[in-house]
Amino acid sequence: MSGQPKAQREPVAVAVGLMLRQDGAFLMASRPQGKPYAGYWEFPGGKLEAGESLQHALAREFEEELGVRVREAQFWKSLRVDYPHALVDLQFCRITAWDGEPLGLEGQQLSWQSLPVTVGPVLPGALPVLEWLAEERLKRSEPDQ
Ligand SMILES: Nc1nc2c([nH]c(=O)n2[C@@H]2O[C@H](COP(=O)(O)OP(=O)(O)OP(=O)(O)O)[C@@H](O)[C@H]2O)c(=O)[nH]1
Repeated sequence: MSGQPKAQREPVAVAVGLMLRQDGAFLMASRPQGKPYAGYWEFPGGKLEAGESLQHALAREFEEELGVRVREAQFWKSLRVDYPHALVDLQFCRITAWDGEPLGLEGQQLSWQSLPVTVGPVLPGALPVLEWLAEERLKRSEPDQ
């Protein structure tokens, strides 16, 4: 294993975006070759640079990876995941308005998905998002008290 010993690792903040279409579909991407977990499916995003805000990192990653300009994004939930290669603090945002059609500019595959997803394998740090989306869908379908 490379990198720092597990006990001494500082968490790395990661901005992750769920592009949500009006029909409920959300965008998933495959991790490009050469990265840990290459070929696994995740939500687009990447690490914050030193001193960078979450909103800025999200906008930068979406421009770089997808050629999309984020117009409206709201922080949703965070999740810490302890991988052998890194300790990450994932900051998930919901993206509800953007300019442009997403393109796989880093060689990644893209797919608009709905539940249950038909792509796989899904990255361990992206799986809880599918559960959160399923919980939300359940809440919406329950009648008001
Ligand atoms: N983008 C993204 N990363 C995730 C998700 N879930 C999850 O555990 N991660 C982890 O968060 C980290 C993101 O790093 P990355 O390698 O994609 O970021 P980056 O584009 O800045 O990479 P770079 O270091 O090659 O420039 C990885 O350790 C990845 O495994 C997810 O849903 N989306």
